[in-house]
Amino acid sequence: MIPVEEALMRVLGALSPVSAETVALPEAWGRVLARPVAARLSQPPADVSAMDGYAVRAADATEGARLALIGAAPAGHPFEGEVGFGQAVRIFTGGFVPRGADGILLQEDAERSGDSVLVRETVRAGRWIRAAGLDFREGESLLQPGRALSARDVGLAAAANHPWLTVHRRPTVGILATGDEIVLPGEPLPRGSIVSSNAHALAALVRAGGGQPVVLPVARDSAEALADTVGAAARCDILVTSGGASVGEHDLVRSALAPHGFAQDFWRIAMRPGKPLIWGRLGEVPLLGLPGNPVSALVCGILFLLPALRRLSGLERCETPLTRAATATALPANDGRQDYLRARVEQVEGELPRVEVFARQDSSMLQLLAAASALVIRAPHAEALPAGAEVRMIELGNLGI
Ligand SMILES: Nc1nc2c(c(=O)[nH]1)N[C@H]1C(S)=C(S)[C@@H](COP(=O)(O)OP(=O)(O)OC[C@H]3O[C@@H](n4cnc5c(N)ncnc54)[C@H](O)[C@@H]3O)O[C@H]1N2
Ligand code: MOO
Repeated sequence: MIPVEEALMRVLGALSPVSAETVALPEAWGRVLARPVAARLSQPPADVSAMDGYAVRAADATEGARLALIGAAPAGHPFEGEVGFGQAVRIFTGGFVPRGADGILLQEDAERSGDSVLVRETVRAGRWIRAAGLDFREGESLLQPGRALSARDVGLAAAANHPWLTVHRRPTVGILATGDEIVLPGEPLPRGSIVSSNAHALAALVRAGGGQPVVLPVARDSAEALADTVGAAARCDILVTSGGASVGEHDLVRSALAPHGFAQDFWRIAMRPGKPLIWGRLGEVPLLGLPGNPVSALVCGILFLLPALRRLSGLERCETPLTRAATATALPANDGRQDYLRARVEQVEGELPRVEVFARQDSSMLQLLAAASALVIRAPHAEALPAGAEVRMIELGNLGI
């Protein structure tokens, strides 16, 4: 059994980002940028007014002065003349500052009568003017590859005049549930069968991780059935199986796929739940074999499939963020497997969040997993902890799952 950290390194080390495609800006949110975005123009393109008022020469616009109004510069309609001595041009927020002007007299600080304006408050040079290129300059590098595009990034790319962006494809993830007892939700349920929750839960997890799930038909517990179904996965970026990972003679994934080009990298890791995890390659396709127990499948999905998706998507950072909390109950000493304990987090003002580990941790209990908001991590051979001690955890809400 290898440690979790080594297993994750081997998974990530075997993967590289999928190819790129070009998408229209409205489709770009959440996608991972594959090429840098540089400004195609300067923003603002010229000196503009930050306020509604009058563009003036600061030297003339002292309190009590009266200026002659010679025109207007609303946003989108620049005034093409020049502001001379004793003159002013009506201007609105976003309007280009006309030549000759070097300050803005606020509307609130001016009194207009006909074609003249009385200055009520002395104007400082440069006041209320946004200089050309204040936000960014043409050619300036704005966004680097490897980041998932936020709404703010999309706004920045739009302002920089990019109607299209080059992003990585969403990785395609084949999901294959195996087992004679497995039927899909809604199908007839012969005695001895159980409904496959894993395929759907994993498909949702793949979506949350930015991938495109392809749920394959359930493979029966026979070498032929498994090999047949798996052929359909040849064009996926990664194939994920659930079930058939353990030691029983019906646990077929490794043995049935070996004659079809499966090369195993590792099998079994020192964690709970999820010991019988499989990692390898089926021909060209990376294969992650998850254990059948529903909680084990999902916990391994969180620990290995989400980081794998991040790597395939081209994200720069692949690791799952850990946070700290204080355990609400005493925790026993651990054995040699790293534990991921289902738990509920409660925020406490001014202190570490409080986390309550559920008393029952059976790896078949989906209801408890759904009720959990964190997985508390217990390292191999960790010592017993009293209530109140600090622990590390994965907060499930942070992962969008
Ligand atoms: N003698 C041993 N037995 C087991 C060991 C072991 O080391 N020695 N490991 C146990 C552990 S830990 C786990 S986890 C399970 C994993 O076994 P498999 O990956 O081979 O899974 P199955 O045997 O196919 O199924 C286990 C369990 O999960 C249910 N299941 C399977 N697929 C689905 C699905 N798509 N949706 C919902 N539930 C599913 C299945 O009905 C079984 O109840 O092995 C232990 N045994
Ligand atoms: O991996 Mo098993 O997960 O301990 O039920």
